Amino acid sequence: MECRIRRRLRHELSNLAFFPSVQILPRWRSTSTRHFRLVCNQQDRSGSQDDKPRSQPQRSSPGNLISEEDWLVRSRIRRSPDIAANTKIVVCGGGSFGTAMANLLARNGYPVSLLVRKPWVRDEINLEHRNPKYLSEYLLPHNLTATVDREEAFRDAKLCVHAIPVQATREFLLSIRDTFPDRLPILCTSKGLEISSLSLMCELLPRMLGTDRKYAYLSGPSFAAEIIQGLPTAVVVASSDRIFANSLADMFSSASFKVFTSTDTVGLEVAGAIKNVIAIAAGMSDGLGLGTNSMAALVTRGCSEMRRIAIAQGASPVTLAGLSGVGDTFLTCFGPLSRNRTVGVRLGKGEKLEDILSTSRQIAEGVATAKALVRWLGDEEEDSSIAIRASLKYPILYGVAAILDGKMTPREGLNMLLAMPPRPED
Ligand SMILES: NC(=O)C1=CN([C@@H]2O[C@H](COP(=O)(O)OP(=O)(O)OC[C@H]3O[C@@H](n4cnc5c(N)ncnc54)[C@H](O)[C@@H]3O)[C@@H](O)[C@H]2O)C=CC1
Ligand SMILES: O=C(CO)COP(=O)(O)O
Repeated sequence: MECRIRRRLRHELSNLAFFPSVQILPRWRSTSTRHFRLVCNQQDRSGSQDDKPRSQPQRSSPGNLISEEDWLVRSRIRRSPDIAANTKIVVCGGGSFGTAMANLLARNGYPVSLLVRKPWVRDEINLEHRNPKYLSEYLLPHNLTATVDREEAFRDAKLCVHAIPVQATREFLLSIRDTFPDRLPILCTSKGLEISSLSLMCELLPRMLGTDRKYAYLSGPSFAAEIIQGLPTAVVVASSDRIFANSLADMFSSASFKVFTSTDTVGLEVAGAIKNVIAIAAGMSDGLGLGTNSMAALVTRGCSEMRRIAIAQGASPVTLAGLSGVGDTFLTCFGPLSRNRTVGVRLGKGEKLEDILSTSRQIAEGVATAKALVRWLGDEEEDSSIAIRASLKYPILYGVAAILDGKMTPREGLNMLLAMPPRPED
């Protein structure tokens, strides 16, 4: 046995010449001959020290647990470097998530055009290879370029990644509708309900851009700031077209980014919208200093409200129990990087919503989605009896909306939950 391990170690050491900063760590227990795992820094993949954050203290980045080469052999991803290099992708939205997705795809070998609004942002990305407004401490690869010119962005593109906040999507699509190429497939990463039409993105996009193209939706626990560091992340891509979802999984997958597929677009989208509202509630609980019992109860009951709404819309329970359901809810409720959770914490500490929003540079989709959700489920102005029944069925979601509307304080919202009569757990 020991001989086999030594032989294996010698073999792995001989590989080191090809992977300059690869270390070999003993593996805890494993099957067959895999007694060691390769630990490869993010820098190894691009072969450059340039990826290190320049302007800030370097963040710790464990990088990939498996080398790109080893991963490609094991993962059965078929991605030809030549084909990738000729497959242009346009990413709409140069915020945190658009930047993280553009970086991921460019590192996977695809030429990426990032469509941004400000010429100075474009120039900084093209000259300095960093986005000055979002995730600015990370250098971006050279095959990622930015443009403000829509025609240039879409020219020869084979896929459009949509990373514009939900409430800005309609305005954006109206402005580009004439230049948007026929049949260009779209992968949407935005999560929420549009207030004006009470639509999910899987309803809004086909309505605005037509049904004669492929659509897919990406969701799951995935903070942009962790993706760009190469920290292991798993998401779901849902599309009614399985082959499209599979090809997107091949395109986006990397040694640190794992993509599962699904056909349940509604489940993925409803959960992605509602988890942001639950995260605001979870943040409020922390802001009020209510402790972990309260937090666990709130998140669990929030998931129950999410499950009941999603299943009524035709979602699969598998989706709700998966990465884009409870997975993303846990991340957003417990993860300190969440913008929605942060809004909740600040509300719980007594700040006013207007002050919170005016001092945040990034979008917290749950704020608008909470308002849209109560109108979607039953609006008091339209039918008060439906609204009362819905608010009893979904007290957390209605409570968050009422707090955001200034109709009650976080403390009063908590008292309202505690005063609800006993009922069977559902
Ligand atoms: N940041 C994250 O970790 C994640 C974000 N998402 C989702 O991705 C979507 C985008 O979020 P972020 O990139 O984080 O937001 P962000 O606040 O970081 O950036 C928003 C971007 O959208 C652009 N934008 C806003 N209005 C626009 C308009 N009318 N036309 C063109 N561009 C416009 C802004 O210039 C900015 O570049 C959201 O729906 C969010 O829920 C999903 C997963 C993770
Ligand atoms: O959706 C997200 C991660 O999956 C990001 O959540 P926040 O918008 O709350 O930061």
